[in-house]
Amino acid sequence: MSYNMMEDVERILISEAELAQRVKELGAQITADYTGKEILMIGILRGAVLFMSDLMRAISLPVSLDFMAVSSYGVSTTSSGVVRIMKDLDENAENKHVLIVEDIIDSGLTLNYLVDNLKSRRPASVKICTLLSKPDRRKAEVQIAYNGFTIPDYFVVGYGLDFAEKYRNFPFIGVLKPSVYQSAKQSAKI
Ligand SMILES: O=P(O)(O)OC[C@H]1O[C@H](OP(=O)(O)OP(=O)(O)O)[C@H](O)[C@@H]1O
Ligand SMILES: Nc1nc2[nH]cnc2c(=O)[nH]1
Ligand SMILES: [Mg+2]
Repeated sequence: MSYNMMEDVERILISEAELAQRVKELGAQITADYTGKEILMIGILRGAVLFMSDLMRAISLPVSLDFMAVSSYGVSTTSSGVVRIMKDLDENAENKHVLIVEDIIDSGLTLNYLVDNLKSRRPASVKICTLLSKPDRRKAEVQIAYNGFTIPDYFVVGYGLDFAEKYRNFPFIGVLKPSVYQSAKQSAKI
């Protein structure tokens, strides 16, 4: 069966080349800011995985990895506001320079909760690096140290971001066709 990646996508918002360029810039900035330090990158599953794997290769410092998973949107496209830890860190964050890596900050509810949670573990520092930020949607304040792209209030997919678990493997960030939403909404009612 052939797979046409563009079938469900209205348009490409950020191309593969633009993503690669911006990831390089972020990596260089992080390398400069953390010179002489080791970084504990904490990826928020699952959306951040693609961005994190590219970002770490753009950083020329010792980097270790850990992951957290929090309760998700499910098949809905809006946040419930309730954050639950589904998978906690495997390593101790105490005295570490923690860099939280996210694919997108939307309402800010996920990271607002996670930053407070991680700060309580006495790390040496905590900063956020997100690929995308949608400031128009913010409900909770989040301080972002590194932001790849500020985008308008579109529901985007690709490069880790899903809609009902699909489209994460697209190498670009795209805007979904409204018809895809509508048919998903209808089948959810049945
Ligand atoms: O700023 P917020 O409104 O809290 O939303 C952002 C969060 O929502 C998405 O994850 P999701 O819960 O959909 O899970 P996923 O990463 O597994 O796709 C995204 O990856 C962020 O983690
Ligand atoms: N895939 C996806 N997940 C999100 N979670 C919050 N905003 C978004 C978005 O625009 N796309
Ligand atoms: Mg996520």
